[in-house]
Amino acid sequence: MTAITVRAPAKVNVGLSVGPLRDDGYHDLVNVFHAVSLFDEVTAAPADRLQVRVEAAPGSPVPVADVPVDDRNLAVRAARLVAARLGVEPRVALRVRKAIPVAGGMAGGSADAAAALLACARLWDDGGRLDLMELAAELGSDVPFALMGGTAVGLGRGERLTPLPTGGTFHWVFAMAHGGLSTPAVYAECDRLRAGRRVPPPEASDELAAALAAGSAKDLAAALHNDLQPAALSLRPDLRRTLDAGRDLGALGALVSGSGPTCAFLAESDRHAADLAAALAERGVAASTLRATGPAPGATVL
Ligand SMILES: C[C@](O)(CO)[C@H](O)COP(=O)(O)OP(=O)(O)OC[C@H]1O[C@@H](n2ccc(N)nc2=O)[C@H](O)[C@@H]1O
Ligand SMILES: Nc1ncnc2c1ncn2[C@@H]1O[C@H](COP(=O)(O)OP(=O)(O)OP(=O)(O)O)[C@@H](O)[C@H]1O
Repeated sequence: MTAITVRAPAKVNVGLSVGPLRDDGYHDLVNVFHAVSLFDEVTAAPADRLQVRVEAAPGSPVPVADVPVDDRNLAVRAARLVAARLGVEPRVALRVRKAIPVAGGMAGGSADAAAALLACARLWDDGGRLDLMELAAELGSDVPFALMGGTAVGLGRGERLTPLPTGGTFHWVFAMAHGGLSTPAVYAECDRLRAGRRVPPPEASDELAAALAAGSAKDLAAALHNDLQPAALSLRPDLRRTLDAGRDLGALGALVSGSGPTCAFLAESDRHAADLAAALAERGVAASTLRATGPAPGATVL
């Protein structure tokens, strides 16, 4: 048995419609996920016992000191789940190399979970017995999409996925913030801001689907929507300055990525994205900037 390395992508939610709070503490969503070319890598190697090491990918500005290296780590939880389902001991050393911002709203932990699921299933030769999508949904609402990649709409908690056609490549700039935001805290703030109002069921956007299918960055920019953005801005008012700076500097569209605090900007071309990233860095409105294209593939064995 040799080591297996799997990479899995970050996501930006190009449309996130949040319905009322459910009895189980989750919200029904119409969640349009778009995978982008920022990848975490998980290597699984045979070992005496379960171990995990987390490091920044070479050259990546992502701080990793806050990532837990115990059973709270989503890659560890994924490895334990695969072992339990196969009835084997989780004798594996995991190395997680992060290029996706931590607690940034880009599903970095979910990417690691998806990568670890696939790596461990291969390492322990599950022979295709396991339904990795089902295991993914147990680990978190964003994990199935990290396995699938591309562009997809997620219903329910966001785990019931249908791929969406995209007609081209989109160019993105991401402004990383100092510190992170807790996803449950952002959903709770969303509920607080909407208290006393009737919250309609989450809605799909035909404009968004058409823009993606056409590969039109301009139309996609006009259709970008995130119901969690007011909550993220309420918890982190400084993000408004970041979004305004991006628009001011010529981004086609700007929004908070998922639960934030990373802000996402849509550019016209690779060149435009490079200029925008440099200009955002110069304005000092981001801890650092990252560039990526989408759609990107889901979890892949290297
Ligand atoms: C904000 C998004 O990243 C958008 O894709 C996701 O909805 C969050 O997905 P995730 O981080 O995988 O979230 P989970 O680990 O499943 O849930 C964490 C917490 O987020 C809240 N949560 C999550 C998903 C959902 N549809 N409704 C929720 O209210 C719940 O408080 C839940 O306890
Ligand atoms: N492998 C992991 N990488 C990063 N964080 C992890 C990991 N495992 C567990 N965590 C914990 O999960 C929290 C959220 O991390 P993550 O980077 O997935 O956030 P996120 O990108 O905002 O998530 P999402 O967009 O799915 O809501 C972190 O603060 C950390 O404590």
